[in-house]
Amino acid sequence: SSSSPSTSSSSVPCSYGYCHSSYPYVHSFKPTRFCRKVRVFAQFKSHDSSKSINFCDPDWKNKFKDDFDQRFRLPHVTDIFHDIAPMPSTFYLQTRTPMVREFSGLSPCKEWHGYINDNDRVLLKTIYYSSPTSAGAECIDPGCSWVEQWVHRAGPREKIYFKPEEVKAAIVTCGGLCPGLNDVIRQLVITLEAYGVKKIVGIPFGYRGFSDKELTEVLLSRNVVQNIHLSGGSLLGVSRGGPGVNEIVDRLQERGINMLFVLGGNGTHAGANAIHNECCKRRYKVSVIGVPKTIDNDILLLDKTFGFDTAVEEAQRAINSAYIEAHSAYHGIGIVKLMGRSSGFIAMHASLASGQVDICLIPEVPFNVHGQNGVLSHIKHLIETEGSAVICVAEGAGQDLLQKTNATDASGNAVLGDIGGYIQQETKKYFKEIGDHVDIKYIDPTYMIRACRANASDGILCAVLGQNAVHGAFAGYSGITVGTCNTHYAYFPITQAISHPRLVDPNSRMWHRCLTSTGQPDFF
Ligand SMILES: Nc1ncnc2c1ncn2[C@@H]1O[C@H](COP(=O)(O)OP(=O)(O)O)[C@@H](O)[C@H]1O
Ligand SMILES: O=P(O)(O)OC[C@H]1O[C@](O)(COP(=O)(O)O)[C@@H](O)[C@@H]1O
Ligand SMILES: [Mg+2]
Repeated sequence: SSSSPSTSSSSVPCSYGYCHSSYPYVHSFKPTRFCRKVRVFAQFKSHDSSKSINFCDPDWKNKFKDDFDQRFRLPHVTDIFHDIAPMPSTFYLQTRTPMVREFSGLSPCKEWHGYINDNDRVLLKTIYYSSPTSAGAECIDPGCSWVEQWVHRAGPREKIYFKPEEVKAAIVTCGGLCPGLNDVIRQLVITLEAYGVKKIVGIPFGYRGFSDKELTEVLLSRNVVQNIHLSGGSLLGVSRGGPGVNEIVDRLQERGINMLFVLGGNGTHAGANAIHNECCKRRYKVSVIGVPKTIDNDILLLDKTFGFDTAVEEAQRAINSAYIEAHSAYHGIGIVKLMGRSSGFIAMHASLASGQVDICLIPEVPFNVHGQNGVLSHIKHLIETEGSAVICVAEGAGQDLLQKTNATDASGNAVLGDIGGYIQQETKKYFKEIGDHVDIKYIDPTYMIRACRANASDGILCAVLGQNAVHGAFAGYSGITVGTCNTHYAYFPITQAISHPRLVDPNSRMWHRCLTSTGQPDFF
């Protein structure tokens, strides 16, 4: 765009080369005299990871944008069924908007429906980084040029591709628990009914509910779901593992399910996308819509996933208990382990929110426990200077320090070693060896955090996501997921949201803020 700050750096790319640091999201640059092809950075990778952009091509931005638009195009039922004629939406807002609104050139009420135009877009990246060395800079090219990246705005459309009376909608919740699951189920049901859908069922215990003959569908209606958001967990139950894609699609066909709402994380979405692809292959008209669920907050592109806010709030309480225990004991040390398999978002945000953490350890930032610059010598320093220490560690942190088991859960996720327990044991040994008294309390609140009901902010997020999931299905999209992007609501192709788990960027302002708050040094 001519009004964007793009032009200032458009001539820079050819004067820079680049080098990758060992961390996949951090890209440092060093000047070279050579113009060269640069690999597309992790966040912008297309399906072909070897694809590269020639930044010396004067047209590279347009080519990048075309590629981006292609990757973020939403799969639609008309991709397979070319002849489906859309019909006017049965979701109607006008009667709920009694205020007469003065639009220039429009006669009020007659022409306003509150629908989203298919061409509405949301801007994915809103910061203009003037330099690749700016904290947290996410650059496409070595000069960190501004390139607009637009994603599709979520919401109700004027035309729909399913007749409500022909819809049988199913809802399934997979993976681990997460605050807000019931809130999303509730809004899905309420919105489906608002379109006029009569057949709504829940699949019990995740994907397993498609294969286990003893598990029968749960009939859902507004009456059934009215108060379910008042408690945590999932009305439908959750599970890991389960049947293969073919078996799931067989069941969809047998049961006549033509809208499937899948609540889950990276694994669940991989499954949802495989179901979508298999339905396309069989020419079975289904809309498969994901709603990202994970307290770990490890889904790409989204501001945050539902349940994360609640998890941080609850985690703070555990940190506060650890702080009180540590401060009330002579040479007290409090250790809190929080969830986060590969991403340290909960630990980072809870540490920052509590203001009571001296050391925050996350999977993305390697650390030593022993040695001069290790965690233990900093704990010793804290005991000597402050009289106590509080450590917050994400479950996936420091796995290189623990013995590998190679064990996996039913979904294929690696079973992690207990880093909190390890730090507790090593701290005990260390202070025994140097002859100092310490009083260590280890708190693992993980399942208490996950089982909570959603707080108000997550409740609102769940409501919007649930409603938008239904709007997306009626709009005819399939193989998509919903989320917030710069506080606006958007649809994404599942493939783009799950290409890899989202990680804390150690070069981000948020991690730097956390370090400023804890005052911890580097541990290596
Ligand atoms: N790559 C995959 N393809 C298809 N299904 C998957 C894949 N990974 C996981 N699943 C299925 O998705 C469900 C949830 O996965 P899991 O990793 O446990 O939780 P989450 O979705 O929260 O990451 C499980 O039933 C699992 O079998
Ligand atoms: O004990 P479970 O059910 O396997 O859950 C543990 C996992 O749940 C999580 O909190 C979230 O994982 P999912 O997003 O896959 O549900 C992980 O951080 C953690 O490793
Ligand atoms: Mg997972």
